[in-house]
Amino acid sequence: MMERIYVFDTTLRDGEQVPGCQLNTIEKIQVAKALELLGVDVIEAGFPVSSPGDFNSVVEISKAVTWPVICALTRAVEKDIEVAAESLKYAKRKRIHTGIGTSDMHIKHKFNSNREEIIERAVKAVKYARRFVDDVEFYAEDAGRTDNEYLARVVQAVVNAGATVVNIPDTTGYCFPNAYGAKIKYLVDHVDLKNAILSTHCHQDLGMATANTLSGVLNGARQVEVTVNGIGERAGNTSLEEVVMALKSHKDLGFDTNINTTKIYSTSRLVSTLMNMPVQPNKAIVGRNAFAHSSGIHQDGVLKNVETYEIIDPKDVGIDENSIVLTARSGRAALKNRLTLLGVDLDNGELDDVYQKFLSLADRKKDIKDDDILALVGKESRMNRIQIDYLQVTCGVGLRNVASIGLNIAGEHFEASATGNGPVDAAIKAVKKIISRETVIQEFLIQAINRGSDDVGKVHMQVEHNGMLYYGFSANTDIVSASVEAFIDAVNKFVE
Ligand SMILES: CC(=O)SCCNC(=O)CCNC(=O)[C@H](O)C(C)(C)COP(=O)(O)OP(=O)(O)OC[C@H]1O[C@@H](n2cnc3c(N)ncnc32)[C@H](O)[C@@H]1OP(=O)(O)O
Ligand SMILES: CC(C)C(=O)C(=O)O
Ligand SMILES: [Mg+2]
Repeated sequence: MMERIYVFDTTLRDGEQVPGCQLNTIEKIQVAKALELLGVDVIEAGFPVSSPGDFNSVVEISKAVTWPVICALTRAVEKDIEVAAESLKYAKRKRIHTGIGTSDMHIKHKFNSNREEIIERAVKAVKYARRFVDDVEFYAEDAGRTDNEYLARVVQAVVNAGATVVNIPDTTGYCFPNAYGAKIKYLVDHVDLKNAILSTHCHQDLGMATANTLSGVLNGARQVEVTVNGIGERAGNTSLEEVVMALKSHKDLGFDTNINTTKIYSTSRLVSTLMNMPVQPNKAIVGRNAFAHSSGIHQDGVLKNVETYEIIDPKDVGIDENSIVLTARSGRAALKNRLTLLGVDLDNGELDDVYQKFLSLADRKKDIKDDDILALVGKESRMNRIQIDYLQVTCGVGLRNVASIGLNIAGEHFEASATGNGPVDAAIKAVKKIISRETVIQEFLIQAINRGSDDVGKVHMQVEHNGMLYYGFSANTDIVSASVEAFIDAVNKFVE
């Protein structure tokens, strides 16, 4: 019998505290609906007293979402609690999350107070919140640095006052997994929790948020507070996808969540795009390289049996398939596999020959494309049918954005012009006029590599055509050109 772990998502509250990640109400509703489809149990929708915009978002999310509990954060302050209760008016299931700092550091320096007064304020806040809702979660901020004996007194007091969930945040990401687990165990052993459950809320300052969260679960916590892609204050929060997939991959531990894991990747993309926070390529579960194999020994193993180097089936998290990336570290097995996929069969002698040519190319060129491989075996490239002859854009303040483009498609020259709401929009519209295919750009990410104005812009794009997604990439000091090149790179993957 599996034991249920409740997933409390705070992407829209702790995640949204990150500079540059602020969302408007419509975008927050989009994320909340995606979280509902993902199957989270609780959505922390905001901190309503903080601004009219955040208040309004909690109201609208409460209306838009049906089954997850909607939670609003407050300080241990009556006004905050009243405003939170008002913002949750339309929620079908609602929770107020109130609390106060409990470490000596917070008690002394933030509140100029003492331990007994803090317990009184905590109890008062929980009782006040219970006047408005039946489900009240209490957070002991900086519990990670709070001494266990005092923390147990706080937890007992708030449970007696009516808290249904008690959150034990490692606010500063300070704890080691054994210490955090021991803290949870101490509370389980020394507090009469009645029907209340303990919750983890870990931060990533030392890179241990997921480990600490799992240690909390192993020691008795039954709710985990997480964010999509691990976004959050400073180095971030525990990432939802890591904890959920860790529990799923270790079924022997006997824990289950309600998460539909096949929605993980699409939710990650949505949050990354709306919040303008690129996911690092090597991010566990959702990073671009999470299921990419680039060295020969791994590629050979994966081609023989995928489980040699994969502990998760990419389909389980909503990614179609793994990828074998050809690099100067690849071996013959990977090259032969790619050639077979491209319709080229070679005997071992021929393969050896091509492999030597491949290595000398790969030592010079980092990004080996399929048409490079085809060129090595003397086959005419089916790829890159479309090439840019020229691109000219006019843009600026007070000017119309106009682009003219000349394309070479299989040797023939085509031209078109278009206007748009910016130079990229105008240029891509001009390309679309020529290729006349139904395409929708589903993902468009421009990344700077360093911070100078002379930087190279990397563009990653996913283009939908006939229900399939095609990936395009380019890098250029001119981001309009890079965008058009990435679009054409994707289109070249489906044009005949
Ligand atoms: C660990 C976390 O993630 S906690 C959540 C963090 N999120 C946010 O802070 C976002 C929302 N915050 C805000 O919009 C504002 O800070 C507000 C509306 C809450 C408060 O604004 P202001 O009244 O201008 O206060 P300000 O931000 O300057 O200082 C915070 C005050 O809250 C007090 N406070 C902090 N936490 C708590 C708490 N849990 N319970 C009671 N009081 C608290 C501080 O002691 C300070 O009080 P003081 O002014 O008497 O010293
Ligand atoms: C407000 C609390 C739950 C928090 O985010 C923290 O302590 O990190
Ligand atoms: Mg936090």
